[in-house]
Amino acid sequence: MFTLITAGVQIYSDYSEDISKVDERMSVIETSYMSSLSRSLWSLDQKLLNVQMQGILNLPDIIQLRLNVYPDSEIVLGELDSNISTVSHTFPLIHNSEEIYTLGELTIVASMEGIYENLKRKVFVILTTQAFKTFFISILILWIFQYLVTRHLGRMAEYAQSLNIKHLDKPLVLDRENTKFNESDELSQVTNAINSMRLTLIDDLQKQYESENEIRKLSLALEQSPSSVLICDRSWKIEYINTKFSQLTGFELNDVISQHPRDINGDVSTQHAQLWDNIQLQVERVGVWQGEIHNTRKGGERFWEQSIITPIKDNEGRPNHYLILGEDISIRKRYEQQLLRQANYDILTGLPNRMLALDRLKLALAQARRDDHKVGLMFLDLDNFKHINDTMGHDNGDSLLIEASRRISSCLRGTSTVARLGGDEFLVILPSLDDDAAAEQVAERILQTFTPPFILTNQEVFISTSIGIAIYPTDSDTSSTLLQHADAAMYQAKDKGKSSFQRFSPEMNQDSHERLQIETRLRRALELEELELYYQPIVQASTGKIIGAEALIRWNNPTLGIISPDKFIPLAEETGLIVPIGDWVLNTACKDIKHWQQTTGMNLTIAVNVSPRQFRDGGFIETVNQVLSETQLDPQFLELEITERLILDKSIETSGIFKHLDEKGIKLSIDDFGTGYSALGYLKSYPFDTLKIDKSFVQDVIESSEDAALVTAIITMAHSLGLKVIAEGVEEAPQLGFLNQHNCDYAQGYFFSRPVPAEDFNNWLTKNIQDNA
Ligand SMILES: Nc1nc2c(ncn2[C@@H]2O[C@@H]3COP(=O)(O)O[C@H]4[C@@H](O)[C@H](n5cnc6c(=O)[nH]c(N)nc65)O[C@@H]4COP(=O)(O)O[C@H]3[C@H]2O)c(=O)[nH]1
Repeated sequence: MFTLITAGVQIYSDYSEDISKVDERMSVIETSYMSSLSRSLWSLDQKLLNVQMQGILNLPDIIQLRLNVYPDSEIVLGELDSNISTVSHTFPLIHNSEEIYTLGELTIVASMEGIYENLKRKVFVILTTQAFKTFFISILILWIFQYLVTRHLGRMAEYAQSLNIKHLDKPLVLDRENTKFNESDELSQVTNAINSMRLTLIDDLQKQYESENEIRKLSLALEQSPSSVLICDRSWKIEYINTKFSQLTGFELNDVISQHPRDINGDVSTQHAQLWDNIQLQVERVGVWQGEIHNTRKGGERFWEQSIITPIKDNEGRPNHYLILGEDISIRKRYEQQLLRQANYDILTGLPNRMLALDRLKLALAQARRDDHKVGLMFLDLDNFKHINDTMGHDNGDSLLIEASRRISSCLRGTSTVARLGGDEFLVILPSLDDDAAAEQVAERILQTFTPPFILTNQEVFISTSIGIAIYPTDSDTSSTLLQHADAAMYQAKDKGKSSFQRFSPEMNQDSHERLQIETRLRRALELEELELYYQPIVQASTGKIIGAEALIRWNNPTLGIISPDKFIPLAEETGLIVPIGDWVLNTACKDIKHWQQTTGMNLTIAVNVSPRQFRDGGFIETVNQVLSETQLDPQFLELEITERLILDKSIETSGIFKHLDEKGIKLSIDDFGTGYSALGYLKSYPFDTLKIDKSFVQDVIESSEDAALVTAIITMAHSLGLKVIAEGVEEAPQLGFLNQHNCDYAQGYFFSRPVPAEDFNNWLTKNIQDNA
């Protein structure tokens, strides 16, 4: 367009120039020819006029001359074609002498055809050249544009089209050199913009990927959470439940969607509604609620759930959802209840245990204080229970305890409590007592219920109980002191011959205090070297000649004085202290007898008492072997005295131990024979060497024909089984005479010597040897 305008302007300018040339020519004619023509006309020189006019007509573009001579002649030269465009100029012909005469006028007609032809030609040339020029320039421009811009734009378009999230790794690179100029041009700017858009996209995608991953992870965590998850909207309508919730409750999302969590278990009680009101209130005010909810599964089964309920807040901190996490704690709850039961009840008898008993006692005391009543407290201990337990086994012991607790309970009113404190100890609480006598009546009833025998493995066993009674507020107003007092009274009842009850009296405190003191001090007796062995000689009944000695322990406590084994051995057995004490006894006795063997040259035997508890201790055989090897005592001179209790105790694997001891050559004697069940069968089954008749029989052997018959029978039976017999507790000559008469092998008792310290025994030994020399 620009080219056409410039070409038009150019053509117009040329055209104007051609027109002005015609005008110029007319002017030239006017100036050059008009005066000569006027003269020729004035002079009427036709010829010259013609020459002159012909001369004008020959001028370019002039095609006709019309000379109008005044007044009425006209000379016309040249043809005029009506089809062509012309331009004419008329000049007056004036003769200028003294006067001015207008002779005529000359009209010169010039053809415009030349101008137009020229114009056409120029237009054609200009347009053609301009067209070519424009075409080539356009081609050039196009090529340049294509090379510099379009192909890059194409590349950009292609890149943009192929740009998707899977192909973001390659940046857009244009196929051109990186010149300084290029770096800052628009293409570079667009390329950079696309590449930075690519990077932003990659970054955004990465972030999106990460946040998707995060969301996926969280959603999986929620879905697979071991806790049940429930999400409610802001009006507590359920929107989401996880798998665990379905597993736990049996409800699917469709069952509970849009429901309030309160309503899903179908509990319409006001208590349940109240609970949820409180939960909502607390969650909205405090931001969290946790606690236990007793829920119902779809099938109707109840279960305990530990729940945590919190709001899920939006960015402005407004709660727009609620999260309910739950965990089935039914097993824990059951376990807790079981533990609670175990913590409060005795498993064997189902009675309240010490803890619950003390609680109940405190409660009873508080009530009695309010109502100005009395409370009776009884401490019961079964007599000889330990013996039954050891001899008849723990199963029988357990049955006995169960039956005993049943019998005690049967003597009580509903408000009273009977509790098992442990072992064979029971506690009875009699709340709201009117007078002291009422407690004694109950004690009497209990004693009576123990009269019928207990049947243990088809065997009738008679067992009694000793009861100590303390009364609130007479004896004390605190639970702990009352207990101590009842305990002390119980010990008193036991001391007074068992199967009885005793009311507490202030003097008793002393006894129970003593027991505690003994226990504490016994624990340190070994290390303080307060224990000592006494020896009592065992002699040949017929000659009185010593054959050995029995080691009997004594405890010399600087504060308590000499304490007899009857007082502290049961305690040592209860506490397990008998094991280290027994080891010490065995070691000391073997060492001493070895010494006396060496000094006298006699084959003296040492008899050592062994408690069942020592047998139960896994290391007993090892201890015996070690002692023998350390003291170098020949095993045949060691005699272990065991009681019937041990043999009848099914909980100890005795036969293997006996076999080992027997194989080693160690002697075994059965102690206190006749006091237990005297099941003769075991005498045959075990490798006993000696039988010791209990002193209670020996002592009455002269006065009591029954005991005499019993002693005679025991000696005969023992001999028939190949056992030697030792009679214990021989105090008088007639007793020895009786024993000799019935061929008793050995004797032991005050008649010969009391148990004496090692040094005294040594003296006695020297004297005995001399006497029998
Ligand atoms: N009335 C009277 N008593 C006599 C006579 N001769 C001996 N005694 C006593 O009778 C008891 C005999 O011992 P045990 O039956 O084995 O009975 C022993 C024994 O079962 C146990 N014991 C003693 N020392 C030990 C020991 O080292 N270990 C174990 N486990 N128990 C021991 O303590 C019980 C009592 O021992 P001790 O008080 O020393 O009492 C001893 C002894 O002093 C007598 O003529 N008349």
